[in-house]
Amino acid sequence: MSRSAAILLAAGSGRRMRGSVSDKVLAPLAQRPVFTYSAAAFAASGVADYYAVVYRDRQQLTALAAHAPTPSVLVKGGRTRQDSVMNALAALPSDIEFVFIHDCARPLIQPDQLRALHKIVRRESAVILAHRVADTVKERRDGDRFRTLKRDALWAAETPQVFSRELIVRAYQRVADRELLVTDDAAAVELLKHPIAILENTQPAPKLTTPADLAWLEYLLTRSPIA
Ligand SMILES: C[C@](O)(CO)[C@H](O)COP(=O)(O)O
Repeated sequence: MSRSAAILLAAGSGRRMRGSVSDKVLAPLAQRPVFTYSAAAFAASGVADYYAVVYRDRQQLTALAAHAPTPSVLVKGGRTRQDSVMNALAALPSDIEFVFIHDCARPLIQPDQLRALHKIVRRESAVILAHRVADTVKERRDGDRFRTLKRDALWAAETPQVFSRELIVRAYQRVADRELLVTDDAAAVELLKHPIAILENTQPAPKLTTPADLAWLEYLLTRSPIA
């Protein structure tokens, strides 16, 4: 039976929270630290046999260790998100075949979505959770010249992003060799021209990025389900 791991990223700088909380993944959300929602969803789903929790500093390490699912290793984050992911990939046991990579600033992830992603990655080797873009998106070309992107083809990437271990390690090796900066893991896999499956998320699932997101997330977590 193949074994899977989850990399739980908690080392982000939280710069865009503009000092409103000392640590966004440990900030209280409906009375629990933000991090615990992702940890609980993964534990309930049963998709991961092993966890790598990526922390930023010693203070955070102690708090995260208390909430980390088991068995887990705590891994020091790097300067950028991709450095953190690479550190965590290097810390996984050798028998892990599939890897979930999840931003813990996305606390609305659900166990049934994790199970669905797990099923798809076994077939496709690369799958991400994403939602359709509702706005019309403009790309600034130069100065005040814009190009309007074809909305039907646009998806907003979320996490988890799930890959065969061999594929994601090779993809990040390519990123390192070319000294590129990527903002998600799928972008690394795209460099290898490997197809990426999408599991559409039809529910709003914002990433905690700015102070206003906390209230929005709290509302989404505590509201009664809509049909
Ligand atoms: C990976 C990601 O969540 C996909 O939307 C996003 O790119 C992470 O961005 P961040 O700036 O590292 O929070």
